[in-house]
Amino acid sequence: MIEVCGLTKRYGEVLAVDDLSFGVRAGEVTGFLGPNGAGKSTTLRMILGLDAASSGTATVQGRPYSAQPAPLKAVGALLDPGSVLPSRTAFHHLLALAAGNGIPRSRVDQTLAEVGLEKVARRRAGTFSLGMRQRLGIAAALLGDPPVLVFDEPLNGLDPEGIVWIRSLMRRMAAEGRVVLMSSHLMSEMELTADHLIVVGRGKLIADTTMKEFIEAHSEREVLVRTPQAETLRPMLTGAADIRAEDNDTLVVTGLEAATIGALAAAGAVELHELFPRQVSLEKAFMDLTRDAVEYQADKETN
Ligand SMILES: Nc1ncnc2c1ncn2[C@@H]1O[C@H](COP(=O)(O)OP(=O)(O)OP(=O)(O)O)[C@@H](O)[C@H]1O
Repeated sequence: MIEVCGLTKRYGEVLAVDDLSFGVRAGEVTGFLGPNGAGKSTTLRMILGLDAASSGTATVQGRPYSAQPAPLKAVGALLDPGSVLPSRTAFHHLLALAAGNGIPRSRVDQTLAEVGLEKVARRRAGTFSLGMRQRLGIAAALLGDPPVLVFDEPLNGLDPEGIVWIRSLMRRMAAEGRVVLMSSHLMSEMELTADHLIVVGRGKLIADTTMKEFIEAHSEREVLVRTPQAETLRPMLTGAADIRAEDNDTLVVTGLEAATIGALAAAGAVELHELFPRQVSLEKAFMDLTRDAVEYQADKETN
């Protein structure tokens, strides 16, 4: 498991990570979310021993990354897919990593096949597309068959087929009992992949919850009502939590079931053309939850 305790990182005036504490369990995909500048990458870099914490601790399987006897066998990480020597072939990039970490050569071919790069294994990484470099970075993370995987924005640069592939890879890695932590700032992508969520804003913990609880707590149902008599219907909808007009003939109603709206309209002889219940997207819920953090960043950057 990954344990972060009171983790803090200060860059001069900027408090990038502010007394952050959370745990990441094995056997599930944990999404690490937050708006731009929330401190996600800084936190991951501290977990991976690439940045020193100003205070607090981050441990992987009970010890700091720097104390891992064989780091690539303990933690597989994807941080910056650009960090491959462009003149090296994919095969030689992985071979060098394997040789330096006591990993058998056979794992190189296995991981190349696993990420779908076996056909381009002898091509220089400098000729790779962003999506191919991303796959090579993931191959490097899987090379040591580690029980813990940490991915920073793994979906960046991937085409729709690549995105589906990475989702199923993450799910499979978690099902095998590994710790899987992945960051993103896109709730819509996370919704399809993660079981658990850690949400940060301005370096602080905003939420640490299961995806199921997050959906239940933050997604609202609303009903879209299309009628040529919108203004007649509006005062009849007693009990609605909110009614807003989307255009002249459309109302969006929260707090009333579609059937209730239909019954109220029928009782008032109001003609309905459409009655459509819909779920407010988690993307919107996430944006509402982190709005203060985003505004703080925007204000700060314009100062
Ligand atoms: N090396 C650095 N020197 C100074 N400030 C830094 C440094 N690295 C990060 N920061 C600042 O720390 C804060 C957190 O940045 P970080 O990159 O961790 O956020 P993030 O959540 O990963 O954002 P994004 O989604 O944009 O990648 C930001 O205000 C950033 O400008």
